[in-house]
Amino acid sequence: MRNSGPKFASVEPEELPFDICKTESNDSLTKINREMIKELEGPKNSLHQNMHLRSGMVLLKNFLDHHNQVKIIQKCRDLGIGSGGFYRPRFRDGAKLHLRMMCLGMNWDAESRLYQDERLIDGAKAPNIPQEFSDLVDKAIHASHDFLREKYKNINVEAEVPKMSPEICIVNFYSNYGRLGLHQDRDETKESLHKGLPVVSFSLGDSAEFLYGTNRDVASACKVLLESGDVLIFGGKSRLIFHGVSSILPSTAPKQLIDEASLRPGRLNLTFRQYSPSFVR
Ligand SMILES: O=C(O)CCC(=O)C(=O)O
Ligand SMILES: [Fe+2]
Repeated sequence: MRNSGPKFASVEPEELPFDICKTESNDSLTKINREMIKELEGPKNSLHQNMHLRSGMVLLKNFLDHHNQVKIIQKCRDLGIGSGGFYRPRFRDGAKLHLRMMCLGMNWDAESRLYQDERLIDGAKAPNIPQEFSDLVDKAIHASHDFLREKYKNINVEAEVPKMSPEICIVNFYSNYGRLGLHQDRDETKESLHKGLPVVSFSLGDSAEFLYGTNRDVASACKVLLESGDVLIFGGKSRLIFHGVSSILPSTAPKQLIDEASLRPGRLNLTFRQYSPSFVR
């Protein structure tokens, strides 16, 4: 048996570390531009047209404010260039995913579809989920309950969207050409899936065309636009919904966000999940 090689599969060196932010420093012109953009954009549309897309699936429009979006990007940037940071995962057949990924809390491996403490490509441990991220997930679930209570008189909001304490966060960065095929998120424990503990998804940067449906058929899937600041929740009866990202819409990120957070062209997405129902934060 050959045993002299490295313990972990090799990683193409040019891919690590991957910085989701542009490295050029902001100059004073950027600050002037920021003021101009604020004037041109005018006050942000404060109408939150939240949507109940199907049972267990709620879209909270513009839930993450500008300040939170900047903080999330900066935090993901810092974690993403460190140990356990962004890399380009492969499927079992060797094909690479059209995105960069980093896991927080626990490592999810696209090849084995298992959660592990150390990731297979380099043995790195997953950085912890920042407390601020978990707090925002909590707020988003409460906001979905408020929205549903307002919309329907006698709804059992906890059955519709159960509460969840995130143990895992998969952070994806999509360039303009990024995409993700229709799939189910079903690698958490059976109990977690059975209870319908939701996946909570944050979108930042460029908008995405998001597909969802009851099977893997792209033609019959529903489409919804996910914009920067949107939070999508799918749990309860929609926990095992097929979903994916068919395209990224270039240059659609809020200018002020790009200016302040220096996010590269593309989209950052964070999906939070609870691995096991017995987990208590
Ligand atoms: O980018 C998205 O909106 C979805 C990401 C996703 O489905 C996943 O990471 O499992
Ligand atoms: Fe997913």
